[in-house]
Amino acid sequence: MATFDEASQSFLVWLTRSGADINPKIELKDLRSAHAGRGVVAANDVEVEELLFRLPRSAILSVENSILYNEIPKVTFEELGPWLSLILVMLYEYQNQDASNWASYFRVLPSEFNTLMFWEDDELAELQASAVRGKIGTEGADRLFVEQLIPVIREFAEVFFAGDPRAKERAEEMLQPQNILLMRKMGSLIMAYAFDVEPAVSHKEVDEEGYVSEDEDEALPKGMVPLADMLNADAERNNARLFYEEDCLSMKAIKPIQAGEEIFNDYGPLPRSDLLRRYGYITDNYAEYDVVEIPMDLVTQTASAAGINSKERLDYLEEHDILDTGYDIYAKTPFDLDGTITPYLVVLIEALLLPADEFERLKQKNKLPKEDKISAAGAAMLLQLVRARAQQYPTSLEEDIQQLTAVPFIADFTTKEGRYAMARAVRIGEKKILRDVEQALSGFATSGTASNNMKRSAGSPGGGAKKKQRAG
Ligand SMILES: C[S@@+](CC[C@H](N)C(=O)[O-])C[C@H]1O[C@@H](n2cnc3c(N)ncnc32)[C@H](O)[C@@H]1O
Repeated sequence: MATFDEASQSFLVWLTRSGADINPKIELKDLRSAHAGRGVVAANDVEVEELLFRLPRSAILSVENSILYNEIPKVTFEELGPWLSLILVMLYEYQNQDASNWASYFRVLPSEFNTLMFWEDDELAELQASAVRGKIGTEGADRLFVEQLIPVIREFAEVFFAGDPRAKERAEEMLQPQNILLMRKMGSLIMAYAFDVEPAVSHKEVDEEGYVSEDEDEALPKGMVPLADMLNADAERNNARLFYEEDCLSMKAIKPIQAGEEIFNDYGPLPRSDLLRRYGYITDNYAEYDVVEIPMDLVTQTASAAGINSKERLDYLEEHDILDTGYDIYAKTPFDLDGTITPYLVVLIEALLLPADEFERLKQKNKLPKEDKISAAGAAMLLQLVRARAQQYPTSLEEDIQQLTAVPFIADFTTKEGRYAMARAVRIGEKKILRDVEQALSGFATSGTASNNMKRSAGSPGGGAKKKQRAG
C-alpha cells in the first residue's frame, strides 16, 4: 500500500496528466501533526490574484463526467436528484478501483470521518440540547439509500458491476451494513468536500435591458473538485478562491501569501455546530457565526402555558409562511439585540400576544406584526423562552466554563476527548447567546420596546430568505 506522501504524489501526477496546471510555488502537505489531514501550503511567496492551479472541467468527479452517465437512462439521474446521483457515480467509480479515472483521487480522500454522523452516542450527548443533534440525518439518508439508490443499482446491476458474473448478487449485497456505511461515507465526502459547480455556460437569464436575473434558489450541481478540496478552511485566514471559467476552474490567491503559509478556502458563515456536523472540526474563528435555536415546540408550549390560544394565529402565520421548526438567535460581540433575533420569531411572538381585536384587524388587512420592534410583552415572552431554552441544557454556562479550565480544549478532533471538547465548545457558544439575550432583555421586558433592526433582505418576512444565508 502506498504511504501517505506517495498517495499525494501519485494524485498530483494523475492530476497533471489530466490537464491540470499547478503553480510550482504550492505544495500538498501532510498536516496530520496539526490534525488537519492534507493541506495546501505556499512553498514560495505568492502574489495576490496569482494562479495557484487550474483544472480542466473534465477532472471534476461529477455525474456528467462519469461513464455511468452515458450507460443508464438520464431520467434515472433526474429521479434520483443531484445528491443521490453523485453518490451513485462515486460508488460506481470507487468500486471500479484502478479502472476508474479518479482512482488516484480516491486514494487521497479520507475513509474515516469525524463528522457528527460518525460520533458515538456518549459523544453526541455532550452536545446536550443543541439543535444540531436533530440535523444529523443518518436515518433519513439510510432510508434514501435503501428505497431509492439500491433499487437503481439492482436495476442496472450488469452495468454497475460490468464484467462481473456476480453482478446481481453484488447489487443485493449493497444492502449489507458495510455497503450502507460506504454510502454514508460517500454522502459525507460530498458534504465536506464537494463544490457547487457553476456551469460552463451561465443559465442566468438576461432581460431586455441586459440585466442578469439572480435566481438565488437555483441549485447548482455538486461536483468533487480534486485539489481544490485539499484546501483546509478558515473563516479569518481565507486567502484563496475558486473561479469558474468556461473550460476550467482556477484557484487564485485573493491575498498575498507568504512562503510557508497555509492556503485556506472559506466554507462560509457556518456556526460551529454546523462546522462540526459537516466538517468534523471547529475553530474559534467560526464562533462569531454561532447560533442558538429556539424550537417551535417551545414557543407553542410557552404560549399555551400562558393561556394563549394559538391555533387560529398559527394557521394564519402558516399561511404567511412564518412558521418553522425553530428560530435562530445569532451571536454578536459586543452583544445587543439589533439584528440578532430572526425577525420571524419576533413576528410569531407578537402575533401570539396581540389582543383579539387587534389580531382581527391585522387579519382583515392581511398584514403581520412589525418584525423590527419587540413590545414589552414580546420581550417578556422572549425572555421566558430563552430561560426555558437554557434549562433544556443539563449543565449551566458557568459549569461548562469551569470544566473548560479544568480540562482544556483538546485539538485532536478524532479522539473521544477531542470530540467531548468540541461538543462542549459548541454548547458553550449556544449558552452564551442565551445568556446575552437574557441580559439584554431583562431591562426591556419591563421598560418598553426593543428594536430588532435586522436587514430586510436577510431573514425578514418581506425580504425573501427566511434565515441568514448559510452555505450548504
Ligand atoms: C475539503 S477537506 C480539506 C482537505 C482535508 N484536510 C484532507 O486531508 O482531505 C475538509 C476537511 O478538512 C479538515 N479541515 C478543514 N479545515 C480545517 C482546519 N482549519 N483545521 C483542521 N481541519 C480542517 C476537516 O476534516 C474537513 O472535514
